[in-house]
Amino acid sequence: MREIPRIIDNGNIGPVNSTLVPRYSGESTFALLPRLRDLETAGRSADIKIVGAPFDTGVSYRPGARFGPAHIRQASRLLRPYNPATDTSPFAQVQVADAGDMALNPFHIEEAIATVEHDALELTADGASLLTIGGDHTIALPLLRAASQRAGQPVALLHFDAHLDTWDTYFGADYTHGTPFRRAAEEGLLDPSALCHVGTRGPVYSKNDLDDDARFGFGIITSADLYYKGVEAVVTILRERIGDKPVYISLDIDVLDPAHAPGTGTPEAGGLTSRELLEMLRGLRGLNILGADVVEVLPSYDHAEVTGIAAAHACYDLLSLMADLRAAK
Ligand SMILES: N=C(N)NCCCC(=O)O
Ligand SMILES: [Zn+2]
Ligand SMILES: [Zn+2]
Repeated sequence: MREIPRIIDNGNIGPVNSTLVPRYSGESTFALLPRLRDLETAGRSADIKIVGAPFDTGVSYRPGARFGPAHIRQASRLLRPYNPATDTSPFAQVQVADAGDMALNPFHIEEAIATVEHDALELTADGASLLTIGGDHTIALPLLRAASQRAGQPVALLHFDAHLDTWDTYFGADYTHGTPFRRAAEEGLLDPSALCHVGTRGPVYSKNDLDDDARFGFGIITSADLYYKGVEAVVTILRERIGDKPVYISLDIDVLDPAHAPGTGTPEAGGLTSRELLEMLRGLRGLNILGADVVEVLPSYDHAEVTGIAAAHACYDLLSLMADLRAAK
């Protein structure tokens, strides 16, 4: 068979050229980007790596996020190399590659968490930036451990989610998808002066949940705040809060309204549109982004790839921010 033609721009090996090869055929890597393994075999490395974390042992309601990485990759086949919203070509600015999936033990949460931390550190040992596609939100804890270790300091956090995820325990378990940011705060991974949830909504267990959350230092822009203030005003607030601190972005796809992301584990009514989310992400240009994740995508509850497409586009705009930052350095 003939060699698959890729787009090579600015010396970087990009996606399969989908004007020459049907984009629905062949291996499913994120945005049809090259595999990290193949780049490394050719003696090259990547500036930004995308890795899957297929894991959903930490969920409290619908299971299925273990199939999220494959679904996001499949939905990302239609992405194109130039991003008009930011006037950037992320896959030409820097080398981006798909590192495949971590091998996470579904029967042992602590072991899976340790593997995520280990693999994230290994993938970033050469200075690369990491975008992780989940997987349930449990994985944000080891990803934050790795990010703050790399940064050598507690990190700022922008957390897009319907939920706080600063709850304490479920069934006595410390490590679940509802508890990663409480554990991260307890472990000293977070800079309490630069933390914000965005898109929060829906009932919680008690008013105390909000008091605990504020005690860890989190600010909250609820979904209703965004509706009343608008994207631009919210972006200004977020930029002021984060400043130039190294920031990790954790994006639970349930931040979107179930109309925009039905395929998720703990859906809540009254959420963001995908347009609002993408516009907010674009407003974060220039922030010192250490790494990011997009989690909680469940193909079994998705329809017509609605959630997969939203997640793939959120990943694309996160990659655009990360690539632009690295290219400017
Ligand atoms: N991280 C996500 N998606 N959800 C957390 C919800 C935890 C709960 O069942 O209360
Ligand atoms: Zn959530
Ligand atoms: Zn979450």
